[in-house]
Amino acid sequence: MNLRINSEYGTLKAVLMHRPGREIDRLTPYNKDFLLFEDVPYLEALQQEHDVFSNLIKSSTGATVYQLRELLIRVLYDREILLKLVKDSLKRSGLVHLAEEILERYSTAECAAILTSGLKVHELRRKYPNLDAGELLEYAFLITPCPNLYFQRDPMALTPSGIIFSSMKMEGRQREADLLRTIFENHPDFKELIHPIYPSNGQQNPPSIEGGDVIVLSHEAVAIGNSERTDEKAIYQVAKALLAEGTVKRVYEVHLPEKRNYMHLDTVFTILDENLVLTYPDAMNAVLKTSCYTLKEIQDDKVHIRREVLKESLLTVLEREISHLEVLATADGNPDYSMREQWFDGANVFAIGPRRVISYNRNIHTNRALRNMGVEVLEIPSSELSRGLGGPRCMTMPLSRARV
Ligand SMILES: NC(=O)NCCC[C@H](N)C(=O)O
Repeated sequence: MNLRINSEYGTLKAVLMHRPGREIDRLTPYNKDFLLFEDVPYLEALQQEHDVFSNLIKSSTGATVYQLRELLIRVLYDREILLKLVKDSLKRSGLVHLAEEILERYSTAECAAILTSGLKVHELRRKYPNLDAGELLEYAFLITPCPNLYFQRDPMALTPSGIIFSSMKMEGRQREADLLRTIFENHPDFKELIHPIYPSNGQQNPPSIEGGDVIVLSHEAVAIGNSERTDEKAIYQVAKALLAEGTVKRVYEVHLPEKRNYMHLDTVFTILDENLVLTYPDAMNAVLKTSCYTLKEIQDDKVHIRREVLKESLLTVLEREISHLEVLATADGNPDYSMREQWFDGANVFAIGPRRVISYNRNIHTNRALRNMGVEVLEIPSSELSRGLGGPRCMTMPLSRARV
């Protein structure tokens, strides 16, 4: 495994996922908007759906499925790492000084659970009766939960040249990227393999970018959504790093309308094979501005890149990069269902191999259209998983795929 990905559809060999846990039970009608959920899911059912998904990946591909929880616990045995993460997670409540108290009272596995599912004042008080939580009410969070952690696609991204550690835009998700970065920089299975390309060394508060906006179009081209979540400045820096490395020759910046259901580039299209793309047609037409970055020169170790603004639709860009492109629309473009199914991530299927995908069972018109195109569609239940507004691609972080 070299932690580089050169396609979206090479047969899957290893993937990182997160089985949702108690963090989901922290959602209420009052905090769900801050935590970016459409509704308040039923945890047990959501876990069952997620188990079907991860088991299907194993049985259909034989791929290794890494679970975030296990990787996290492994790195947290280093007390310094644990202390830093707990301190950082207390910054929002302004009670960083409680970090040592927490470490004294909870085991490493319990600390891992706190880091993912948060900690309330009254919970810590049970172990620490003299707790002074300042202004915070008993049911307030000292540490906010990470209910979006099952969307493993977003806290990082793998490219043909190396790894991007996300800098997440929304406050409700920012801690996720810290957890992932800590794991990959410290876990013995990964730390020697990573080649970070973003953020640059020591960069404080890097501009935001999220993994769902990064799509590998081919060995030579990467598309990055300029979206609600990913800033132009981050795309520029990533483009520079990718182009300097040499493998990638073109980086496209795709300007997405800032709409909830277009939140990341992978909510509007996914690649299923060397020439087959599944898209939400409305978004293809709504994207009329793309830019293409290429390498100008490297002089005295300084990388200079060129940006060409293309007045082209996303479709034209895809046609340019993918020869003999076939485009399939969600619900086959049926206006009665296309928008409905895209809302539940119809375009966000997970390719486990060329023309083999995992898709939500609720997107019946899209699944039928895929099968009519000769795509093997494996379905997973989706009543609860979809309440977080992310689909099968969003829930997976492929770490290794067969080269195509
Ligand atoms: N790549 C993706 O589109 N991920 C879905 C993320 C959903 C999550 N509730 C969010 O709003 O960030």
